[in-house]
Amino acid sequence: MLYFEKYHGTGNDFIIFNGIENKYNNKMELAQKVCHRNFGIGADGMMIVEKSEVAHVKMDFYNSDGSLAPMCGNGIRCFAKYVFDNKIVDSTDFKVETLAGIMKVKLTHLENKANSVSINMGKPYFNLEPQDVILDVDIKEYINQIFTVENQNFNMSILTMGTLHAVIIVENLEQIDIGHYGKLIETHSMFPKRINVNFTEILDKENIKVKTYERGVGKTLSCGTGSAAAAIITSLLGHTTRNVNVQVPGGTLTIEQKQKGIYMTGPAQLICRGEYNHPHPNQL
Ligand SMILES: N[C@@H](CCC[C@H](N)C(=O)O)C(=O)O
Repeated sequence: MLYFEKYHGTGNDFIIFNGIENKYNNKMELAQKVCHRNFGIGADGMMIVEKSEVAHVKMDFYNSDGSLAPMCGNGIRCFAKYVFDNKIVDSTDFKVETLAGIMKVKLTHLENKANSVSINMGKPYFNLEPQDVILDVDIKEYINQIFTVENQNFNMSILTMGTLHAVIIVENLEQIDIGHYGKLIETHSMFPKRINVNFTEILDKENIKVKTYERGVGKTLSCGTGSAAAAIITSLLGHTTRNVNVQVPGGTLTIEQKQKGIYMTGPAQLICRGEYNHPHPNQL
């Protein structure tokens, strides 16, 4: 039996294990199993709290298909809440080591149960890396370019905001088949390691709407790093101000672009605690 807690942040849901107290082997397979919506607990991702030499704790993050991801915006808020609630750290302000670097988290509104968490997610990175993006033209950045798939033209920008994102600005999100085009773009040969795809509609200068097709998961109710990526691109292109509210299917996130980095604020809620009865414990 494996003790777990399940959290969500604007509908992006995660299973969290304490790797400081217990040892987990075959984590990719464990993620696939526990995240399965029918045969497992069901979640978009799995996180394991590990000891860190450089921060208060380390976040190990896996998508539901078992792939390792460098960073998860909604995940790290849930992770921070778990770490605080389980008294792994005794401060509301602490540092988390991730594969994308050290993130500073701050828990607020604990008294009125809004459970809001803010994170400084660092700076976006626009340079195209050959291992991430294969192009037949020699350009350093890919901002607001026409990307064509199945005769459909999209205005696409690519950036790393903790993890790799495509931001596609559309007139009307309701007219886009997110599942169909999301999958085609996620797995397109231009992206050897696949990509997260964020379809973005501009509502006004301070508000955007985003629907994400996540790498290693599929359509989700929210993507934190994707919301930040969308906010950065819409402001870079002059459509929005530096601080925006991002409406996602599972709620609203606030993104602020400050001197010290990109700040994301949003909820982190405990759903349940329990024991996962792994059918083949020896295979873990
Ligand atoms: N849900 C996340 C992003 C999780 C990782 C992503 N699917 C990837 O593979 O890069 C978020 O809230 O940022």
